[in-house]
Amino acid sequence: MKFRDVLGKKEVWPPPIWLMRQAGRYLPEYRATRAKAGDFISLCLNPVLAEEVTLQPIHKFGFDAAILFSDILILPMALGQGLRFAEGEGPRMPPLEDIGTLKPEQAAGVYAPVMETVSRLRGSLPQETALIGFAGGPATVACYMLDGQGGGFPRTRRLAYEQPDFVRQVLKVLTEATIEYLSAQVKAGADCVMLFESWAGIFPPAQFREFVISPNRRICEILKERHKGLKIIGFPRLAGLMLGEYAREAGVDAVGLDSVTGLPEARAACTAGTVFQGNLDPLLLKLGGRAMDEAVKRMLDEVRGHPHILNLGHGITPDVPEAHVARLVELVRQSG
Ligand SMILES: Cc1c2[nH]c(c1CCC(=O)O)Cc1[nH]c(c(CCC(=O)O)c1C)Cc1[nH]c(c(CCC(=O)O)c1C)Cc1[nH]c(c(C)c1CCC(=O)O)C2
Repeated sequence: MKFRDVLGKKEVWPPPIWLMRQAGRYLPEYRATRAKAGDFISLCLNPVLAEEVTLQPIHKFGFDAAILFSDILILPMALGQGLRFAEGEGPRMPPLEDIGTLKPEQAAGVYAPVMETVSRLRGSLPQETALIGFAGGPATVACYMLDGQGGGFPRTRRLAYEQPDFVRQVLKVLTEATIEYLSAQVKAGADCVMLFESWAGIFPPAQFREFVISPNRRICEILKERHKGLKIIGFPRLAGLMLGEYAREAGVDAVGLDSVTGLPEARAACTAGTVFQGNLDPLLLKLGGRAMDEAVKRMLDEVRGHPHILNLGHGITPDVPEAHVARLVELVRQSG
């Protein structure tokens, strides 16, 4: 499988491509299935409909990888923290006050439907299409749990300085729960897994080391012990100058890059041979036209000769025209 080869540091041309949030609101068929499900969380916990939306972008665009349709906040919900998605506002949870309210022993029962989605998908996907399982990185999930919503995470930032032991306890519970959650996905049929540390970039270096790199490393170590040959992609978004240390120390096989990190600069910061994933600016996919064509060609020139997985630097936005996605895939596949 092309995708696995790249994760094993082999250069493959044209490079495999998939897009973060490839199943989503820019697709009319996604909106139709979501309406059938009722709401977003019900969609995540409905194996038949979650399988359906995972496959939609594969059938339409022929991506090299499918990503399980779920959300990083399903895990804290399974641990017992209330979760709702306010229409047009994003996720909301009651900010976590007491670690004793979390119920790790109940989580597997709540996320069981997600595992059913994974096993259905491995049965229905073409052999050559990789199935990516995923979880939020513990630091990123803790941000939502502690603040209860996105938007800068001011409470998390304050607690990290004033009550670091509380933050450490939350991260410990999350790290162990994430290991079990991802391990269950691999057993159910995921070919590789990705850790979304989307808010890694809010932590200064000492906290980045302790709250991002260490938990990521523990997750990678235990998962790789349990599942020989498992490949793991880490996405430490906006890591800045901590990127090299993350790539060396976190134990991941490939590093997802955001759009403000240049590929030549990333290469200079990391050990030779580091596999990257990314990092077209999602705005270019919305704009299309010459701006997108030129940027994609530049990116292809930059990745030629290196093991690389083509992707965006962050998720597709709902306002992206489908024709631009088709054009992107065409540019990559024609780059022989
Ligand atoms: C921070 C984060 C979340 N979820 C996720 C992250 C990390 C990546 C990132 O930074 O984007 C990850 C995620 N969310 C979703 C997936 C599914 C797989 C895929 O990429 O196609 C994945 C991998 C579906 C989703 N997750 C969400 C949607 C939109 C929900 C809808 O249909 O209304 C989808 C398709 C909702 C969501 N979920 C989350 C937020 C902040 C929001 C609201 C923002 C928005 O509405 O776009 C939390």
